[in-house]
Amino acid sequence: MQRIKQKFEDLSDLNISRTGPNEMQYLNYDFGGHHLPHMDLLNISMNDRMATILIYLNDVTRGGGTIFPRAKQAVHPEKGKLILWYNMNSNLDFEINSLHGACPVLIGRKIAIAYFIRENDQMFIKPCLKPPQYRPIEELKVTEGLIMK
Ligand SMILES: O=C(O)CCC(=O)C(=O)O
Ligand SMILES: [Fe+2]
Repeated sequence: MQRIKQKFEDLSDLNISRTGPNEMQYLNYDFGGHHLPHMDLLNISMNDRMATILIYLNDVTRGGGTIFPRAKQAVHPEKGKLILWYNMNSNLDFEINSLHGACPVLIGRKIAIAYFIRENDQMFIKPCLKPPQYRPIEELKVTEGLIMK
Protein backbone atom coordinates (compact mmCIF):
# COMPACT_ATOMS: atom_id res chain seq x y z
CA MET A 1 0.00 0.00 0.00
CA GLN A 2 2.88 2.35 0.75
CA ARG A 3 4.11 2.02 -2.84
CA ILE A 4 0.65 2.69 -4.19
CA LYS A 5 0.36 5.82 -2.03
CA GLN A 6 3.72 7.03 -3.29
CA LYS A 7 2.69 6.38 -6.90
CA PHE A 8 -0.53 8.27 -6.40
CA GLU A 9 1.25 11.25 -4.90
CA ASP A 10 3.71 11.26 -7.80
CA LEU A 11 0.83 11.29 -10.28
CA SER A 12 -1.41 13.81 -8.58
CA ASP A 13 -1.03 17.01 -6.61
CA LEU A 14 -2.73 15.45 -3.60
CA ASN A 15 -1.63 13.98 -0.34
CA ILE A 16 -2.66 10.64 1.10
CA SER A 17 -2.87 10.21 4.82
CA ARG A 18 -0.18 7.88 6.11
CA THR A 19 -1.93 7.40 9.39
CA GLY A 20 -4.27 4.46 9.47
CA PRO A 21 -6.23 2.80 6.71
CA ASN A 22 -8.10 6.04 5.78
CA GLU A 23 -10.86 4.87 3.49
CA MET A 24 -10.31 1.80 1.46
CA GLN A 25 -13.04 -0.25 -0.10
CA TYR A 26 -12.39 -3.81 -1.20
CA LEU A 27 -14.49 -4.65 -4.25
CA ASN A 28 -15.28 -8.18 -5.31
CA TYR A 29 -17.76 -8.57 -8.18
CA ASP A 30 -19.04 -11.97 -9.27
CA PHE A 31 -21.01 -12.70 -12.47
CA GLY A 32 -23.43 -9.81 -13.03
CA GLY A 33 -21.84 -7.71 -10.28
CA HIS A 34 -22.05 -4.01 -11.10
CA HIS A 35 -22.32 -0.53 -9.61
CA LEU A 36 -24.82 1.98 -11.00
CA PRO A 37 -23.47 5.42 -12.02
CA HIS A 38 -22.84 7.58 -8.97
CA MET A 39 -20.53 10.21 -7.51
CA ASP A 40 -18.10 9.32 -4.76
CA LEU A 41 -18.63 12.69 -3.05
CA LEU A 42 -20.66 12.37 0.12
CA ASN A 43 -21.86 15.98 -0.17
CA ILE A 44 -20.70 16.92 3.28
CA SER A 45 -19.38 20.41 3.95
CA MET A 46 -16.02 19.22 5.36
CA ASN A 47 -13.52 16.53 4.58
CA ASP A 48 -15.29 15.11 1.56
CA ARG A 49 -13.84 12.54 -0.86
CA MET A 50 -11.79 14.85 -3.05
CA ALA A 51 -10.44 12.15 -5.37
CA THR A 52 -10.62 8.40 -5.89
CA ILE A 53 -7.99 5.86 -6.84
CA LEU A 54 -9.13 2.55 -8.24
CA ILE A 55 -6.69 -0.33 -8.42
CA TYR A 56 -7.62 -3.47 -10.34
CA LEU A 57 -6.25 -6.61 -8.78
CA ASN A 58 -7.06 -9.13 -11.50
CA ASP A 59 -7.84 -9.49 -15.19
CA VAL A 60 -11.52 -9.71 -16.05
CA THR A 61 -12.26 -11.85 -19.10
CA ARG A 62 -15.37 -9.95 -20.17
CA GLY A 63 -17.27 -6.95 -18.79
CA GLY A 64 -16.58 -5.17 -15.50
CA GLY A 65 -15.33 -1.92 -17.02
CA THR A 66 -15.42 1.34 -15.12
CA ILE A 67 -17.37 3.88 -17.12
CA PHE A 68 -17.58 7.66 -16.92
CA PRO A 69 -20.72 8.53 -18.89
CA ARG A 70 -20.26 12.31 -18.67
CA ALA A 71 -16.58 12.23 -19.50
CA LYS A 72 -17.24 9.56 -22.12
CA GLN A 73 -14.47 7.30 -20.85
CA ALA A 74 -14.38 3.57 -20.23
CA VAL A 75 -11.59 1.62 -18.57
CA HIS A 76 -11.21 -2.13 -18.85
CA PRO A 77 -9.91 -3.75 -15.66
CA GLU A 78 -6.45 -5.30 -15.91
CA LYS A 79 -4.32 -6.63 -13.11
CA GLY A 80 -2.15 -3.88 -11.66
CA LYS A 81 -3.83 -1.01 -13.55
CA LEU A 82 -4.48 2.06 -11.44
CA ILE A 83 -6.77 4.94 -12.33
CA LEU A 84 -7.44 8.13 -10.45
CA TRP A 85 -9.97 10.88 -10.86
CA TYR A 86 -11.03 14.05 -9.07
CA ASN A 87 -14.50 14.16 -7.55
CA MET A 88 -14.27 17.89 -6.87
CA ASN A 89 -13.43 20.75 -9.17
CA SER A 90 -11.17 23.65 -8.25
CA ASN A 91 -14.09 25.41 -6.53
CA LEU A 92 -14.36 22.39 -4.22
CA ASP A 93 -17.70 21.65 -5.79
CA PHE A 94 -19.07 18.62 -7.62
CA GLU A 95 -17.03 17.58 -10.63
CA ILE A 96 -19.83 16.38 -12.84
CA ASN A 97 -17.38 14.50 -15.07
CA SER A 98 -16.59 12.23 -12.15
CA LEU A 99 -19.93 10.47 -12.50
CA HIS A 100 -19.00 6.80 -12.87
CA GLY A 101 -20.22 3.24 -12.56
CA ALA A 102 -19.08 -0.34 -12.96
CA CYS A 103 -20.44 -2.45 -15.83
CA PRO A 104 -21.66 -5.96 -15.02
CA VAL A 105 -19.04 -8.68 -14.99
CA LEU A 106 -19.93 -11.09 -17.81
CA ILE A 107 -17.17 -13.69 -17.61
CA GLY A 108 -14.85 -14.12 -14.66
CA ARG A 109 -14.61 -12.07 -11.50
CA LYS A 110 -13.46 -8.53 -10.75
CA ILE A 111 -11.41 -7.70 -7.70
CA ALA A 112 -10.36 -4.13 -7.06
CA ILE A 113 -9.62 -1.61 -4.34
CA ALA A 114 -11.14 1.86 -4.24
CA TYR A 115 -9.26 4.40 -2.16
CA PHE A 116 -10.91 7.69 -1.31
CA ILE A 117 -8.73 10.76 -0.78
CA ARG A 118 -10.16 13.12 1.78
CA GLU A 119 -10.00 16.93 1.78
CA ASN A 120 -8.44 17.15 5.24
CA ASP A 121 -5.33 15.32 4.11
CA GLN A 122 -4.65 18.30 1.82
CA MET A 123 -4.69 21.02 4.47
CA PHE A 124 -0.92 21.54 4.55
CA ILE A 125 -0.32 21.36 0.81
CA LYS A 126 -3.39 23.34 -0.25
CA PRO A 127 -3.94 25.66 2.68
CA CYS A 128 -6.95 27.96 2.69
CA LEU A 129 -8.03 27.20 -0.83
CA LYS A 130 -11.49 28.58 -0.38
CA PRO A 131 -14.00 28.48 2.44
CA PRO A 132 -16.26 25.41 2.35
CA GLN A 133 -19.07 25.78 -0.15
CA TYR A 134 -22.70 25.43 0.60
CA ARG A 135 -23.87 22.84 -1.83
CA PRO A 136 -27.44 22.92 -3.12
CA ILE A 137 -28.52 19.59 -1.63
CA GLU A 138 -27.42 20.67 1.81
CA GLU A 139 -29.29 23.94 1.52
CA LEU A 140 -32.37 21.98 0.63
CA LYS A 141 -32.03 19.80 3.71
CA VAL A 142 -31.61 22.83 5.98
CA THR A 143 -34.68 24.50 4.51
CA GLU A 144 -36.73 21.37 4.98
CA GLY A 145 -35.60 21.15 8.60
CA LEU A 146 -36.68 24.73 9.23
CA ILE A 147 -40.08 24.20 7.68
CA MET A 148 -40.69 21.11 9.79
CA LYS A 149 -39.94 23.05 13.00
O1 LIG B 1 -15.63 -1.04 -9.54
C1 LIG B 1 -15.54 0.00 -10.18
O2 LIG B 1 -15.12 0.01 -11.34
C2 LIG B 1 -15.99 1.29 -9.55
C3 LIG B 1 -16.11 1.22 -8.05
C4 LIG B 1 -16.68 2.44 -7.45
O3 LIG B 1 -17.14 3.31 -8.13
C5 LIG B 1 -16.70 2.67 -5.99
O4 LIG B 1 -16.33 1.77 -5.23
O5 LIG B 1 -17.09 3.76 -5.57
FE1 LIG C 1 -17.46 5.10 -7.04
